[in-house]
Amino acid sequence: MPSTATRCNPAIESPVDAWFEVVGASDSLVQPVVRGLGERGVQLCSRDPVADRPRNGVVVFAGSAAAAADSIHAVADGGSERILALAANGGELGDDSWGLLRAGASDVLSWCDAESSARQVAERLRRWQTIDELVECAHVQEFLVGESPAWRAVLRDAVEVARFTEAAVLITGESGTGKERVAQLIHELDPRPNKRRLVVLDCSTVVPSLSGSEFFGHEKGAFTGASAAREGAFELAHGSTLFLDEVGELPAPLQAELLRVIQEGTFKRVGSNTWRKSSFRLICATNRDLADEQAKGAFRNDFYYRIAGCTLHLPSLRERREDILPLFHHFFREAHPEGRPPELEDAVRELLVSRPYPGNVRDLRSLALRIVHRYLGAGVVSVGDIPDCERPAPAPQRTPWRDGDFAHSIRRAVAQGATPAEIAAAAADVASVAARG
Ligand SMILES: Nc1ncnc2c1ncn2[C@@H]1O[C@H](COP(=O)(O)OP(=O)(O)OP(=O)(O)O)[C@@H](O)[C@H]1O
Repeated sequence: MPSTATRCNPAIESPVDAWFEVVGASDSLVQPVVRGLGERGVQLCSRDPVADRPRNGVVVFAGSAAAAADSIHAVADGGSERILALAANGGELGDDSWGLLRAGASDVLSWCDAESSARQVAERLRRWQTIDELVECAHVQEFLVGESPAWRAVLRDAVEVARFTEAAVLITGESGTGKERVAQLIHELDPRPNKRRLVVLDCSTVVPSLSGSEFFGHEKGAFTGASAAREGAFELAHGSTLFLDEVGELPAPLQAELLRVIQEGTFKRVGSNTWRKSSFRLICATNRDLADEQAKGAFRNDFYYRIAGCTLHLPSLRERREDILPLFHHFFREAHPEGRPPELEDAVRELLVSRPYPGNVRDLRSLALRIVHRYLGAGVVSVGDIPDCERPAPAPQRTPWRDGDFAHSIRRAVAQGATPAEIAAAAADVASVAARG
């Protein structure tokens, strides 16, 4: 996979735009911070007019944090993506920080002095801007499609952890939600120089008797069949990223064997007494509920804390139905790169959006490809392009009404000794069936 460095490289010192609001703090206090931000390339505007404001902003407050929380709440409801709350001199943070976060602040900072407050705010805003630029860049948009707030939030977290940390990442989510794809993106955006390829190991396929060799490699002659020395996954991932897929399938004794290499980066090949060192970023993925597995004793706590430096939970497709049509168009384009994506008939759109997707994005992709195969390449995509097994079941057939049914029903009621009132009721029943056709 090509490196994103050439296609997705936000200008490091591009100006940062943010809106700015002051709640109860004096001008004389705030002005030096505003000047300090300007010197660091931060362009501030007031948060009006609402439609034009940048998506990131700062609320500086003194006095009550509750007043700041009200203001933050209003702005967050107006669609601002991230808001930094800065408690100026005289502002109370303490336990009120939780209130600010609950109101919609993404982060809270306490005032130090004008100089260091300006530096901290500028750094935070610059980081957010870099994350936004990466999330918006054409490569990321094309690689991980989705516009829903739930998806954008997880994508921003993935970009942040990739670009600004070396943390081990645990990605959870149902099957087919895009865990491996997110792992690839984290690897691509990792700024380490001269990275090698992402090394992928599917833990569900590791045979316990060969696990030592798979993870740590072996020396020639270490066991029957070891005709040559071989590098294991941790060694191959030196200077790069190791992706352990289906990590929830690793038996507890194997988890224990990996504790040292994950913590210290040191290991021995099978058949060798020499310690080797590997420097790698670890990304693990699972569709299991590891908290549940820990409670049952199937997953080791010490292993969990080593692999979960940062956790990303990918939402299922049913939690982000807004993404179904953009994903469908994306898969259609992948299959038909030369043509314009066609219009969808309303009934097709409704089917796509309302259908359950137990296999999540993988399921949607496979449906899109089956539709592409039926589509003749011109006009709208119609219900005729939907594969048979996806079409709604036909309604049960009604028995057609025949002349003579009415007389037959009345004769039968008379023969059974029905009263005149019962005969009238039977006649009314038969008439209503006939009217429905
Ligand atoms: N946001 C996305 N944009 C484009 N393609 C996606 C997206 N998410 C998933 N896909 C595609 O869906 C399929 C499944 O994705 P992936 O293998 O990453 O899922 P997974 O969560 O790792 O699945 P599993 O748990 O079964 O291993 C792949 O073909 C992938 O390319």
